[in-house]
Amino acid sequence: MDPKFWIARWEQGQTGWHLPEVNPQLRRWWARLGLAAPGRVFVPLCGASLDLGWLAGRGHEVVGCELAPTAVARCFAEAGLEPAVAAAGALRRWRAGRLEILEGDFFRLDPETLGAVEAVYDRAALVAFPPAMRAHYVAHLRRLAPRAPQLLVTLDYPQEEMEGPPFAVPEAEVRARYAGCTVERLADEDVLEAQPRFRARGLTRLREQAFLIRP
Ligand SMILES: C[S@@+](CC[C@H](N)C(=O)[O-])C[C@H]1O[C@@H](n2cnc3c(N)ncnc32)[C@H](O)[C@@H]1O
Repeated sequence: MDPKFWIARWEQGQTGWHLPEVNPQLRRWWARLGLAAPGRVFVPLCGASLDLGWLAGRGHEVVGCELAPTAVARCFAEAGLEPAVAAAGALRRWRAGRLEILEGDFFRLDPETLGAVEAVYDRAALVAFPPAMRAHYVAHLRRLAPRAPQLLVTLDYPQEEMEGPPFAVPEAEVRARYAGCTVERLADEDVLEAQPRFRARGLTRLREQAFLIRP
């Protein structure tokens, strides 16, 4: 997707993916990664997710990457934090306490700027991209965090019933894109009833899945 698409969504407040609570799959499965605090967690395409604060609250150092400055600013404001902002390679680093967000394009983030990370949490990042870009996304993520276990939360539905984003990412695709890793499906839930905005867009089936991926 064109970066302008996402910036406009944030500026116009069209952020239907943003949850008013911590993601239940994160709460439920995080312990399965077995990562002790302050193990550093990377959250690609983090938006203004409350999940960042939840991870930081568990003692982790958290580093997100997000294109939209509106989202980054909102994240710190909602956490009651006043970040220091500095250039970081092709991006800008906002930091306060245990929370850091690299503002800019994920594809321009390099491993040196990101630094070492011990786990990855992807909710609504892989599914934000159309198929061709998903290949680049996973390849780049695997370069940035080659040894980090990952909690991945995806959506699957009949792609012909709705245009993304979010895009449908079937389990077989997750397994193919993370070939060479151990992929364990943790959850596979029917969420159509709980998502009237997607029913209204014509979906007849919608499943949320969670995976634990170990390189
Ligand atoms: C569907 S939202 C998910 C946000 C968050 N993970 C959540 O669960 O609320 C996708 C986010 O990725 C951001 N984004 C899209 N393309 C990006 C890119 N190339 N680099 C960094 N962020 C990007 C968008 O601005 C948006 O906030």
